[in-house]
Formats: sequence, structure tokens, C-alpha cells
Amino acid sequence: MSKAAGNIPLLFRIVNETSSIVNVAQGIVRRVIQSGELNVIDKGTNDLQTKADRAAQNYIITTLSSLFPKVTIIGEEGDNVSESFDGLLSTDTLVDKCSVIDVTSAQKEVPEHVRSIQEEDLVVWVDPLDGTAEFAKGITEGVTVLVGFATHGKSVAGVVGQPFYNVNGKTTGRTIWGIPGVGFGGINAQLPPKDKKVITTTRSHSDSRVEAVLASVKPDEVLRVGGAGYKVLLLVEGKANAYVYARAGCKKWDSCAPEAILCATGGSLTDLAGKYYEYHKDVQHVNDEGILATANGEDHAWYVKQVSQVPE
Ligand SMILES: Nc1ncnc2c1ncn2[C@@H]1O[C@H](COP(=O)(O)O)[C@@H](O)[C@H]1OP(=O)(O)O
Ligand SMILES: [Mg+2]
Ligand SMILES: [Mg+2]
Ligand SMILES: [Mg+2]
Repeated sequence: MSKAAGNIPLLFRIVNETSSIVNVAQGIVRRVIQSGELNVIDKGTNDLQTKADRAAQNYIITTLSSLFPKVTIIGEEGDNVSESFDGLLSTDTLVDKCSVIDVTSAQKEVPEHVRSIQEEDLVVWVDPLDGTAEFAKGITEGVTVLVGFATHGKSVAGVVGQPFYNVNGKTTGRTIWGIPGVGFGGINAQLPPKDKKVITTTRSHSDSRVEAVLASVKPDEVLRVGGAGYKVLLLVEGKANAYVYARAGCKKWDSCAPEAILCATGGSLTDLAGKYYEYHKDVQHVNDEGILATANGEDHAWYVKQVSQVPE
């Protein structure tokens, strides 16, 4: 390893490599839908998995673990995913490598908790395809590829790919990264307007409690879209003020990467009581206290108070 590479914090290097890996995974996801062969199975009740989920996870974990063999990687689709990605790798669908962290200028300000991270400290939460229920129906805009990084139980970095992101009617995809306390890239972060309360929530996993809690924050407008990653991107871009989901269902791989990106852009993601989720390797996978995320972290306490007033 060169001296320069040796000085670059491990977290920066793994986020950079992951952005390239997520670019390729986005190509895999697009290729599967182009082929028309999704090979959908239901892992439970309304809990779908397609060939794209399997192949993208296999690619992400195989590649990342070969580069960083000491990290712990936990993927949504489990440890025994053998779906081949060979025929799904293409050069025509690769998006530009996302903007990398400018290490030379950022390095002076790297917080100690980031600089001190060792490979064996990292737990990587991989959701190869978030928004599968919609993807299986051909609703693709909200599909994301999520790779979150945690140390000591905290979400410390995230990479999110959006394979069907459109620019001027052309599907280009995009890749976004965020490291709280360091920065973010790949997205134009904006605060939502203050004069209107736009709330985003599930499109496909609602029930009466989800609706009651949603009503408690008195939305002016509700955006019902698929995917935890996509809903958080709506917050980062100022298209929604809060993401409210009062139900178990989302899991650690759904929230780890979005939490880091949201935090890096001034927002906050917690359970409905305002408590941060833990991301250590032995944690329970289900986020059973729901999701409350705000574009502006200063609003968070107000939402916690509102939702706490809804009877169980
Ligand atoms: N009841 C559930 N069963 C399985 N996955 C769920 C459930 N609820 C939420 N999820 C996961 O959380 C994401 C956000 O939820 P929603 O889209 O309903 O807002 C979903 O895209 C899905 O991730 P995935 O698509 O990766 O399986
Ligand atoms: Mg799933
Ligand atoms: Mg998911
Ligand atoms: Mg998934």
C-alpha cells in the first residue's frame, strides 16, 4: 500500500469502493428488469424477493468481502445466496463513479471516531434492493441499493444507489454517500418548505395504526411511496418534511445507510419514540418500534411528541 493510501481513513476507502460496487449493482438491477425474468418468490407475507435482489446481493457481498475481508457483512437475503451475476454485468448501464470524498482537504477535519475505525470494527448492512414490492410491479423510481456502515452500534456512513433515477427523461441512476460529521455527495440537499407539512410513508405495508399515527402529525400532503431509502431521499431533497411509519417491518439494512446520509445532511432517523436504533452485528434485525425520520433534525422532537399521543 502506498504511503498516501495508508493515510486515508479506512472508512473513506470503504465508502469509495462501495460507491463503485453500488454502481455495478444498479446495472445488475436494471438488467434483470430489462430481461423480464424477475423470478419472484415470497419469503413470508408480502415480503418479496426477486432475481435482482439475489444477484445484486451476491455481487455486493462477494466484491466487498474480497476487498475488506475483516468486516462483518449482513445482507437482507441471508448467507446462502448463489444467484449468478455474471451475465448481468454490463458496461453500458454503468453510471459515473459517484463523487469521491476529497480526502486531502477533508482529512484535516476528520473526527477522531472516524479516523480510528479499523476494518474489524465495521458492521456492513446490505439491502441489495429496497422497494421490492414496487419493483415486482414495475414501479421502479423508488428502488434503491443500500449499504450502511456501523461501528460500536452506531450508523457512521451510508451509500445509496438509485438505479432508475431519471435526468431529463433518461434513466441514469445515481449514487449518494454520507458520513455524519464529514460530509455527503451525489445529491443536492435542500430543506423542505416550512409552510406545508408533507409526510411520506409506506405504499404497500400500511394498517390502521400506521394510518392513525400518520394522522396525528396532521399532514397537509401524504406521499405514499415504496422503499425506506427512497423516502429518506425525498427528505434530503426537501420534497417531504418527515417519514412516519408506525409498524415493525423495516429492518436494520433498510435504515442504516439512509440514517447516515440523512444525519450527514442535517436530518434525523430514529424509532417513533425518538430513540436511535443500534446496528451492532448481534442486534435484532427488525426495527420493531417503527421509523420516524425528519429532514430537519430540529423538528424531530415535535413529531415524537405528536406520535406519542396516539393510544396503542
Ligand atoms: N412487512 C414488511 N415485510 C417485509 N419488508 C418490509 C415490510 N415493511 C417494510 N419492509 C421493508 O422496508 C422497506 C420500506 O417499507 P415500505 O416500502 O413499505 O415503506 C420495504 O421496501 C421493505 O424493504 P425491501 O423492499 O428491501 O424488502
Ligand atoms: Mg425484502
Ligand atoms: Mg429494504
Ligand atoms: Mg431489499
